[in-house]
Amino acid sequence: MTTRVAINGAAGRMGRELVIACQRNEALTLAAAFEAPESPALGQDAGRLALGEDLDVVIASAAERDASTFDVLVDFTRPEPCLAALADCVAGNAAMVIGTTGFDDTQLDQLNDAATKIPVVFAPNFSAGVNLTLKLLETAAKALGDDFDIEVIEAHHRHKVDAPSGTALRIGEVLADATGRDLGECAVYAREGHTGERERKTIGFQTIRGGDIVGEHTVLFAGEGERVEITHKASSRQTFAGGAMRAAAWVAAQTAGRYDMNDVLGLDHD
Ligand SMILES: NC(=O)C1=CN([C@@H]2O[C@H](COP(=O)(O)OP(=O)(O)OC[C@H]3O[C@@H](n4cnc5c(N)ncnc54)[C@H](OP(=O)(O)O)[C@@H]3O)[C@@H](O)[C@H]2O)C=CC1
Ligand SMILES: O=C(O)C1=N[C@H](C(=O)O)C[C@H](O)C1
Repeated sequence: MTTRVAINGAAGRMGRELVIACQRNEALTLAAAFEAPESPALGQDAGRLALGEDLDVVIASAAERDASTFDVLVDFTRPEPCLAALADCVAGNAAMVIGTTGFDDTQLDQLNDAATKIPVVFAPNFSAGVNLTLKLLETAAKALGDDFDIEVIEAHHRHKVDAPSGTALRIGEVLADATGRDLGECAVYAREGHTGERERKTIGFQTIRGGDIVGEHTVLFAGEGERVEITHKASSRQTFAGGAMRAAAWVAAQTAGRYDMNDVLGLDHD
């Protein structure tokens, strides 16, 4: 039996890629697709929009969602509609895969609370490459230590609404943990004017927005006389969508809890 998947935000940039990735995954069946109550995509076939062929799944309003019609809801939208979907999933006992970024602390508390009731995979980046890169960064940060200044540089398309990216923030957390720092205290998100010399042990973030850049992250470890750069570049949103569908197939068999891509990929958490 296949896992019944619903996609929230099915007409969005990621939503359409998720429809394609769901079709490609033999363990999954697309059971439902949702969009904002005012979306012009309501009533359209999700397959026609994403693939140019009907899948007999009509995009419905998120306000009319019935969580008994699916096993897992995949959400790449915005924090507010994602939390509304989470409440529906808790009420209907469905699992969730969340790729949405840009949550504030209060919203993250709500997400964590819901994850005590249903299984939730929450990751700012579903590509296998980024999750491997996080491991490489941890090793590099531990090996290079405090003699190297750390800067995180991320670049995304002109439509992205949150900054720094969720991935850059996760990278920052990994680097801070690896070097025994608190990201809340050592992060520097902007520099302008007479900034003074760079404070040691800070982690800087630089954001680039432009054109159709899918998603690029570089960590620069700058020392005296040498520097190390570790970069991941996504060139297709299918890399995120395929990973999210792998997570959907995995999470359907889990008990309540908050999981990430390390759990899905079977990578260690240390
Ligand atoms: N974790 C990962 O691997 C990745 C995460 N992301 C994240 O995914 C999110 C979406 O990105 P992207 O696809 O580029 O953004 P888009 O704006 O293209 O897509 C978001 C979709 O959600 C829809 N939406 C808005 N409100 C609701 C609602 N109430 N119910 C259902 N759907 C709604 C939007 O509709 P409308 O346009 O009509 O408002 C839109 O179609 C972002 O947070 C981004 O950072 C992106 C790529 C990879
Ligand atoms: O908005 C995007 O496009 C992306 N968002 C994610 C993030 O904020 O990290 C992941 C990916 O880089 C694309």
